[in-house]
Amino acid sequence: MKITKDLYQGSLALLTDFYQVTMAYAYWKSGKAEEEAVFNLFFRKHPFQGGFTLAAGLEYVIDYCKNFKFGVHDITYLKEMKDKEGANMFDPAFLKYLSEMKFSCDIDAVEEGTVVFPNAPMIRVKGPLIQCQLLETPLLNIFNFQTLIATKAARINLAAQGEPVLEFGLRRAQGIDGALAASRASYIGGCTSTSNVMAGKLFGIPVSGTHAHSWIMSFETELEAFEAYAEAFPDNCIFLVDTYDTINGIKNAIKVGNILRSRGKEMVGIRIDSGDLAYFSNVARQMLDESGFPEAKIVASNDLDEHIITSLKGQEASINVWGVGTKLVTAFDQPALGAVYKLAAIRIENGTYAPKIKVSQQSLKINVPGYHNVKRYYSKGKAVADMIYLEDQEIDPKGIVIIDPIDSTRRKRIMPLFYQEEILLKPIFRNGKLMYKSPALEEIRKRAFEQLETLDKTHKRLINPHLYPVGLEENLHHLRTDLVLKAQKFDQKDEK
Ligand SMILES: Nc1ncnc2c1ncn2[C@@H]1O[C@H](COP(=O)(O)OP(=O)(O)OP(=O)(O)O)[C@@H](O)[C@H]1O
Ligand SMILES: O=P(O)(O)OC[C@H]1O[C@H](OP(=O)(O)OP(=O)(O)O)[C@H](O)[C@@H]1O
Ligand SMILES: O=C(O)c1cccnc1
Ligand SMILES: [Mg+2]
Repeated sequence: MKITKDLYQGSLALLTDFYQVTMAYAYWKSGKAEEEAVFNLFFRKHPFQGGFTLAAGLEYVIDYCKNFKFGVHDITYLKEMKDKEGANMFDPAFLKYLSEMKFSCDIDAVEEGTVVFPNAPMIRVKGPLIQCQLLETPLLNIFNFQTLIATKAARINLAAQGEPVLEFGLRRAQGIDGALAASRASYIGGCTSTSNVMAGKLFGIPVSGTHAHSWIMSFETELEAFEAYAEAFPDNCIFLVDTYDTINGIKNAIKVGNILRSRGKEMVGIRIDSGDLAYFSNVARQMLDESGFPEAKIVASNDLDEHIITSLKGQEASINVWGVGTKLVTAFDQPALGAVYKLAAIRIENGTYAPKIKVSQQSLKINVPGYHNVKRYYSKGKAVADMIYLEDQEIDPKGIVIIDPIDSTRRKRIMPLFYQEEILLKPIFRNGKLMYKSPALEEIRKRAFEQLETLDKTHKRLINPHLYPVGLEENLHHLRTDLVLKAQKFDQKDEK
């Protein structure tokens, strides 16, 4: 996969916040650049007030890291940067160091299409401090958006209860790249197709569509427009019936459906894009059935989202296919996921990792320190809990306690012996070398579907979902608590 080569002059190394570059320079200057660090990427709260999040974006991350190199144009740009006094911002020796820098990190990550929960890392980056730091912004940019949209798509598809959801978002998406990434993430989240032809070409997503009101309006009558469309696409006719009068539109669709049938063809269905979608879909269903078109599909569109779809289902609307654009690809009710990327450990002389903590007044914002991983326990195919644990920690198969990272009184006892387990962070890069073969998009979509199946329906409720247990393994909990207390004592001494 290539991300637009021409616009970015073959390099995305500067797709980062300026402070990452200034920190990189300062790390280099203070001799810390090559110290080994561990960073984790995670989020603190599910989007859309939901009970699950669906990870997406790893393939972009892999592409970004594989091509991570400061190109000639990048170095020239940095070389010309001046400080307030007009002096060069960066030492030429640093720029030479940057131009020779090769991506050499270890990356472990959850696979795309994995259901994920707050506070557990989705990506772990271990490597030279300077590289880990430079990766913060692009990794967040990629993962935050694609994970957000995959999650929104999953919610919309859950609401559609297995009926096809066509993604129609391109015209309202956040720019060109946003649109492409959104189409990909929507497909992972369960959408059946995209209207974005370029996403079809680049990612192999099925493309599909109907026609617009302009097609109808370009003819003298709606009937002529339907007839002409049927001439052009006798096997793929979905007639948009609401340009002038929806009931009359349905009658015209039936007329052309009969013409098609006399030629041995079948109309696929109709689309309704305005008005009361429950009422008109039910009227349309009855008219189509009574006219001998019980198989004709009814597509609905118009500012749909998971809540309107749920409401329409509750009203027993006769809708078979859902066209969803704006509210899906813009993640309308929550435009950002808010995942963060935090330093968790620094390797020290004896080869072990010194855990790092960021203390905060809000316990929600205190990170999980150390070099850790995540294990998911399954019972009879259902996910029961996620445990965050230190990599070198032995786990007693007979019984462990996991402790909620925000509220330590919330605990869960687990007997690993009785469960199947999956380590969620999979090796992606080792010393900069790619170890992982990205699955085909189709496989990722399948994984997303299967992962959602492992989740109890109470966690998938659109509002007020039941909380899925994610906890720290006991020793990690104690390590974290000790670090927080130590850091606070240190603060108190300072104040005196
Ligand atoms: N039966 C229904 N129950 C709940 N929501 C509905 C129902 N029918 C339509 N909606 C939703 O209500 C909103 C109606 O949008 P709007 O007020 O723009 O009306 P409209 O019929 O689309 O008007 P226009 O003719 O300008 O397109 C849309 O989000 C649509 O999905
Ligand atoms: O509503 P969305 O979920 O974004 O789905 C895509 C919308 O785009 C098209 O019309 P457009 O919105 O361009 O014009 P219209 O609202 O006048 O139909 C289509 O008819 C849908 O209504
Ligand atoms: O194919 C369609 O019906 C379509 C495509 C994009 C936006 N709205 C509708
Ligand atoms: Mg619209």
